[in-house]
This record gives sequence, C-alpha cells and structure tokens, in this order.
Amino acid sequence: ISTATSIAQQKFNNCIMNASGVWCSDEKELTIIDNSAAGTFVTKSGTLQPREGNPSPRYFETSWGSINSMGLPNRGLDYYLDFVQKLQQQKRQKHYFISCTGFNVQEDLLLLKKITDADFKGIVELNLSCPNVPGKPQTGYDFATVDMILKNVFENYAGPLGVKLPPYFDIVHFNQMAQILNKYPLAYINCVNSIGNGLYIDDEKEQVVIKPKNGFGGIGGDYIKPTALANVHAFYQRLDPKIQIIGTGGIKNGQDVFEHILCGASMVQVGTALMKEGPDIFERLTQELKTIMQAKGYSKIADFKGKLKYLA
Ligand SMILES: O=C(O)c1[nH]c(=O)[nH]c(=O)c1Cl
Repeated sequence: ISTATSIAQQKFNNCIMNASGVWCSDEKELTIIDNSAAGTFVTKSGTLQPREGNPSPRYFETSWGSINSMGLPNRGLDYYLDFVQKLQQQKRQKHYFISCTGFNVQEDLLLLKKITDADFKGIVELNLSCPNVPGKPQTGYDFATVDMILKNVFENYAGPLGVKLPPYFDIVHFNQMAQILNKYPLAYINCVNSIGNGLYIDDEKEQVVIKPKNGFGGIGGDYIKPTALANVHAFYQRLDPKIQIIGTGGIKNGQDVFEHILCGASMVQVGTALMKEGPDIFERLTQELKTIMQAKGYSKIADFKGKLKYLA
C-alpha cells in the first residue's frame, strides 16, 4: 500500500506534510520535519525582510483547534532559500516547498526573482491569505488583485508554483475564483488557510486569549474541516485537472486525510494537530491512512482521489 503522490511532476514518497507556519520557522524545525515521516516540508512564508511578527500571546490552543495572530514572523526569504538549497544539495532525490509572501505585487516579483536567481528546483507556494497583518487585507478575497498578481507572476516566474488560498464560503465565489485560476499554469492551489478573524473567549476571565487585534485571529483545527473539504472539492470540480489541489484544514487522523483525498486533494498539510502533537504525528497519520486504504481495498491514493460520491 502506497501513500506516495506527485505535484508538478515532482514525486513524494508520502502525501502528508506540514502546513506553512507550523514547525517550519527555522532550520532546526525544518530538519526535524525533513527527518520525520512527512513526505516533504514547506517553510514559513518568507518576506523580503525578516519580521518579528505580532506581540504575544499570539497563539492559543483549544480542545477543538487553535486561534493565531502570529503576524508573519519569519527569518526572511533569503534564510529559507539558503537553507533549502543547502539541503537540496545533500538530498537530490527529495523536493521541497518554499512559501513566500509580499505586501504588494512588486514585492511578490522581487521574492520570485530571488528564488529564480538561487536556481531553486523545488516548488514555490505564494501565500495569498495571511489574515493577521494589521491593516493588510487577505489578498485572496480581492479577485481582481489575485488576477493581476497571477498575470504578473506567470510573466516572470518559470518554475512550479502554487498559491495558498483563504477559505471561500459562497458558490459564486468558487465559480469566480476558478475562472481566474484556470487562466494560469498553476502547479496547484492549496485550500485552505485559517478561517480569518475568529474570536475565542476565556469565560472565567471574560477576556480574549490572544493579544493582537483585540483577540481576533485565524481559526484552525476541527472547527474548519467542513470548510476545508468543501473548498478542496469545489475547486476539484471546477479547475483544469492540470492544476492539482493540496488539502489543508482540520486534519488530525487518517480519516481526515482520507476525506481530503476523496474530495480531490493530491497532497495534504497538517497545521494545528502538528502544533499539538509534534512531528511524530506523520507516522501515525500515515499508518492510519494505510489501514483505511487496506480495509477499502485501495493500494494507492489514485484509486480513490476525487471519487466522492453524491446522492442520486
Ligand atoms: O499570522 C501568520 O503568520 C499567519 N497565520 C495564518 O493563520 N495564516 C497565514 O498565512 C499566516 Cl502568514
């Protein structure tokens, strides 16, 4: 039984990896994920300059998931690029994802030029959906800007590239976004980022639990699985099959991985549950998925990818 997959013709021996932002902020964390059962890793979204991010407390775990307003703390794109290139020299047969995000299209293009100049051979994840930089909108909700960015990106970047999208909640929005995405040679889209600007309250103290933005933050975990599955499947139904889908959101056991793949995901990413359990989770998720596949008579993920059935 194989849980292998491929994205943009790059092969991965496992379809399960980390979500950007979790266990991927420095070379220590990235090395641990690289040596875990994860098929590969994606870095924290790198910006042109290093960032401190928002004041703490900025992350809080609940029984059903998490709320975060990290504010894009990262070592800067150059740091991640240098680290991944060094690792790539040692592990030629493995491929890695680098996440990046600019605060406007000029910055996006500067980031991609750095990646081109470094002769990066992995896959780029352009983050269009950070909900936590005070005063900055989630690009993914501005359709005209997404269109303009993708036009500029694909006029300037030649390597495999995907985008990290926010969750959408309206069928018309799935239609409008799919129409834009289908115009471009995207390697994949990653659905979904956290559900932006949720609010979690400590009843005893009658107060919020994170400091930035009066407690408003991105929601992850069990809370968001139905939304994540819907976004994966809605785009699977609408996109050119050449554009693959990475499923992110609410994955904490093999069943959740199975559901994302059934909805059309070629790869899945784990955030909140990885934060709670640590990198050993990848071995557990892989075994649980294999057990489910075995019970159902599937030998590879292509046997059931996208094969969600409807009621007649
Ligand atoms: O606050 C963050 O750093 C953050 N937090 C998220 O939940 N998604 C993102 O894309 C980012 Cl960039």
